[in-house]
Amino acid sequence: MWNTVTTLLKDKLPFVLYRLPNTEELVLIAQKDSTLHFALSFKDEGFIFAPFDFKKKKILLKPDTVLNFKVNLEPLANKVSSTKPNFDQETKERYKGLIANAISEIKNGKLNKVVLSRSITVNTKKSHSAIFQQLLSKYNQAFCYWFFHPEIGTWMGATPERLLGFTNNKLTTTALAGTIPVEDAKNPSWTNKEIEEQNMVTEFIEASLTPYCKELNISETKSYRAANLWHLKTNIAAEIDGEDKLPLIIEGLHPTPAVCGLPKSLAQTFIATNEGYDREYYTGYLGSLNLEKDKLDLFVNLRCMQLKGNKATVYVGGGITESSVPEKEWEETVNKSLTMLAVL
Ligand SMILES: C=C(O[C@H]1C=CC=C(C(=O)O)[C@@H]1O)C(=O)O
Repeated sequence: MWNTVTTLLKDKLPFVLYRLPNTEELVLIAQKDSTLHFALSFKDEGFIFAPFDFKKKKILLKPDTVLNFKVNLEPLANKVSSTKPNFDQETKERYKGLIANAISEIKNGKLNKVVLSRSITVNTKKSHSAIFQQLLSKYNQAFCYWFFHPEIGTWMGATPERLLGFTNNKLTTTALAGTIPVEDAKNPSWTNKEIEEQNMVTEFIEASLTPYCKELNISETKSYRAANLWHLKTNIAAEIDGEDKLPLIIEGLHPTPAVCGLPKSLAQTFIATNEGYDREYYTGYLGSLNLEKDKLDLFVNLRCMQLKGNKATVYVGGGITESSVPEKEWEETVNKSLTMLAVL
C-alpha cells in the first residue's frame, strides 16, 4: 500500500488515506487524474475536504480508486513528548493580546464565545509517509488522515472530533470542547469555564438539529481523553425528518462553537478581523460521502498540520469565554501543539 501512495505522489495524483477511530483499516481514495473537483451537494460520492470559511469551495476527491488495507503498525505508547517547544516572547505576547481583546469584546459586547487560534511552523526531516505512520501508531482513537492534492497541498491530522455520522436517516454528532492537560493518574477536575464553554456547544447543536429532527437523544457529558488532553464530550443522536434536510443540518452545524463561537456570525467576523492569518482547512471538516449508499462520516479538522517540503505548519486554538485567562489559553495552545509536534 505504501508503494501505491509513493506512485500517486510521484505522479502528482490526488488522494486521501484515512483510518476511522478505533479501527485497524486504512482506506485509500485516489483520483485517476489531477482535476480539482468541488463538492456541489452532499449526494456527491467521494471524500470532502471543506475549509473553515463556509463561503469558500469544498474540495471533492472522486473515488476513482477505493482500496482498503489492514494497518499493520507497531503500536507506539500513546505518549506525547512533554518537552515544550520554545516560543519567542513576541509570539506569546501577541497571542495573549488577541485573547485579552476577545475577553474585553465578550465582556462589553454581544459576543459570548469565540475560538481563537494560531499556526506554528517548524522544520522536519521526516518523510510525509513516516509522519503519517507515526500519527497512526500514536493516535488510535482519532480520525487519522493524509490528504494530498497537487493544487491544494498536503494536510495531515488526528482529530478527536466527529462532526456528523449519517446512515439510514439517523445521525450522530458530538459536542467536544473544554480542555485540560492529562496529569499522571489523575482524573480531570473541571472548572466552570470549561463546563460552560462545552455546554454552549451542546446547546447550539441541539438548537440547530431540533427543527429538522424527529427524535433527539443527548447523552451525559463525560471526560474524553485525546492524547495528552482531556476534553468534555456529549454525544448527540437524532433521526432526521427526511433526507433533504441533511444539507441544512450540515450547513447549520458548521462551524460549531467548538471551532468558531457564539453568536456564530459575530464570532466569524471577530476571527476574520483579528486572528491575523487564514485558517484554510484547519477547523473545516472532512470525510467520506456516500462511499456506501447514503452514508456520511464527517470529522472536524483539528489537531492537524499542513506539510510543504521540509516544513510543517501546525494549527492550534481554544475557546475564549468571559472567564478565560490569557496565560492559560496560551498554555492550552502549547499543549495542543504537542500532539502534532510529537510526530515531526
Ligand atoms: C480548536 C481546537 O479545539 C477545540 C476542540 C476541543 C476543545 C477545544 C477547547 O477546549 O477550546 C476547542 O473547542 C483545537 O484543537 O485547535
